[in-house]
Amino acid sequence: MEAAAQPSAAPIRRYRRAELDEEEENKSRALLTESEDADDAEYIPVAKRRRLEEQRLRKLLKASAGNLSSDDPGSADPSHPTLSRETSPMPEGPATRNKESLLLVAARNRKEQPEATEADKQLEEEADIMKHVLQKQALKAVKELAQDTVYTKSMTTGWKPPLRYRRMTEDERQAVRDTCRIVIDGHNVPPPITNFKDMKMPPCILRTLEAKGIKKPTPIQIQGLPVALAGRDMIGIAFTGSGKTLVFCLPMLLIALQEEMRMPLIRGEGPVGLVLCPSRELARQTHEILTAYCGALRLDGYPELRPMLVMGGVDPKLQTDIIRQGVHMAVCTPGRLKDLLHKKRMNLDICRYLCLDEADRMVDGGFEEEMRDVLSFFKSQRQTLMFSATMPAKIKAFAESALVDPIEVNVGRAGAANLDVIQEVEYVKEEAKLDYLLECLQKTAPPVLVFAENKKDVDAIHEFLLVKGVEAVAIHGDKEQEEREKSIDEFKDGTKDVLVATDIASKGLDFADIKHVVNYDMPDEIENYVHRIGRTGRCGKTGVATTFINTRHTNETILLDLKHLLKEAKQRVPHFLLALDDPLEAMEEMAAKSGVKGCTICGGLGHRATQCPKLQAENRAATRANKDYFGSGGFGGEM
Ligand SMILES: Nc1ncnc2c1ncn2[C@@H]1O[C@H](COP(=O)(O)OP(=O)(O)OP(=O)(O)O)[C@@H](O)[C@H]1O
Repeated sequence: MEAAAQPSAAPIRRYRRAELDEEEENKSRALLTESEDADDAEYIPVAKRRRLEEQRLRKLLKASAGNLSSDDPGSADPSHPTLSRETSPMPEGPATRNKESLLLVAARNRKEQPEATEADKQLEEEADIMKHVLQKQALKAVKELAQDTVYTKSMTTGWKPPLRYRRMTEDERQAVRDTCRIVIDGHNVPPPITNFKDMKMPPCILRTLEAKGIKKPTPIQIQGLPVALAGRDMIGIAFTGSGKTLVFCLPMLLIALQEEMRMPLIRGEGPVGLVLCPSRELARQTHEILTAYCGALRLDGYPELRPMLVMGGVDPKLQTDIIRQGVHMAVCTPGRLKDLLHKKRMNLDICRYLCLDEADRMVDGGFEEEMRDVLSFFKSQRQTLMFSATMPAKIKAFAESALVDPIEVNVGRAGAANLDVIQEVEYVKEEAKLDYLLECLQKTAPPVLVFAENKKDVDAIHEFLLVKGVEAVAIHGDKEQEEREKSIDEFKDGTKDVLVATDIASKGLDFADIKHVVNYDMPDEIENYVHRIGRTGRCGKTGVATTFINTRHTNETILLDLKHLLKEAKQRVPHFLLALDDPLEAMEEMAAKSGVKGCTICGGLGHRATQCPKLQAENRAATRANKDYFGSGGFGGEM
């Protein structure tokens, strides 16, 4: 090959050599003329020199524009030796390029680069937003931060899956996960276990589960329980009502039991396990569940385990009295816990298990600083679990900074609606809402939950229903704790048929067998809608959710989110949502380019992060409160 190429290459090289020699000669002649003329050169004034230079550049630019505008090199100004490839047999080399002005180079580069599309520009903007949102401090204890302690190994509990599960091949494990639609992310993930008995639960726990109608684990429990029992840090994401509470409560009970059997707690000691909740109602509910299982263990001859409820609205003295006896588990809202820790009425010296329930609400709701403060009281490594029905990127990044080699267990898209809920969306005029609500209450048997955005509306609806003879109660953040508890108890035990509430009741509260959720208005964020309707259709039962929409009063972005959520859940989409101007094509292009569908901040499917209503609301609140630009707005006193 090389031999054949040689003869043809030689003449070209010879030709170029001749060309170069001629050019060198010309150059040196020009140089000579310049130096010869230099002594008696005529003086040219600066202004004239500038004009001449300008003319020369113009000529150059014109020629290059002609050259650049055509792919055909012959179309360029043939009179210009450097720009016409036809007239110059010289290849384009450094010598030629040196003669080009920077302007020319820039113009050529611009031309060569593909034009950035609108989608590219928006993706760039999104990346910028995410960079700011994710610029959060790591969720670590102060001591860990101060000593730069980095835990790299997970905690060990001594729990092992039965041998036949350990012997399962990775393909067999994956087949179980695929059947249950479980998606995992992490190293050395324990095998999924499809019954409670094989999870080595004490018989009395199994009996209590059965008595509550809990016979087989749900998908999040099938994978989540082995992960938590093995001591691994975990991010649990599953739709509302899928049984997340047991995934963190049962392992905590077993850890507390193990600790008590090894060395009983003495006065003032504990807790061993801690659960943080974003609302008092949720904390109370989790505490009740723990109390029931502790009672079952005690009846079966196991040592007494003491769970404690730490939240605002409860006499702190009562709480300190319980702490004095020694506490095994504490279920807390962040504010009150922080208070007790600072007053040294409680400590986390032996705490080794931490669960952040409804973690998104906690970080979003403005409790990030409280959480960080609470973490500074941990004295040693802990097992950390985070649970949520929605998990936007911000929370995921936050979790990754706090967890050691975590395993993410995902059942369904984070932020997707529960498929057991029949979603009905109706256009209702503002003035017709109360009457229509009355009509809606006939749709199903009680109990019915009615949600409204603000406290004034909750009071008005409650009053209206009482006048109409409906057995209704109401809760919102301005009501006394005692009144809130009484209302929830009456609704739970069936004395009252309807509970009217702000979003306070939408997050994590488990009311048995709610038949119907009515959204008197559309919440400002799609995540809240998902949480609200998730109060029905729990654990395999079917429920109905009716949402009143008034397009004039609802932000279009949230309507688009709703439209896409309904489509995803294969629900009927009303014509007024179908008629919305939907930038679908641009969205699809961006989803294809970034690999992310919808908004990375709130999980809405109808918009991108650049139009996120949640982020916009947070930023407005932050501006008002003069807070960190990307901080959050707080719970508005709902705690
Ligand atoms: N394996 C199971 N089988 C049947 N029912 C179950 C099972 N696990 C939990 N439940 C019941 O399902 C209901 C919902 O469970 P839970 O409150 O834990 O859901 P969740 O996922 O935490 O929901 P949310 O996100 O709304 O807080 C509870 O009444 C619980 O007792």
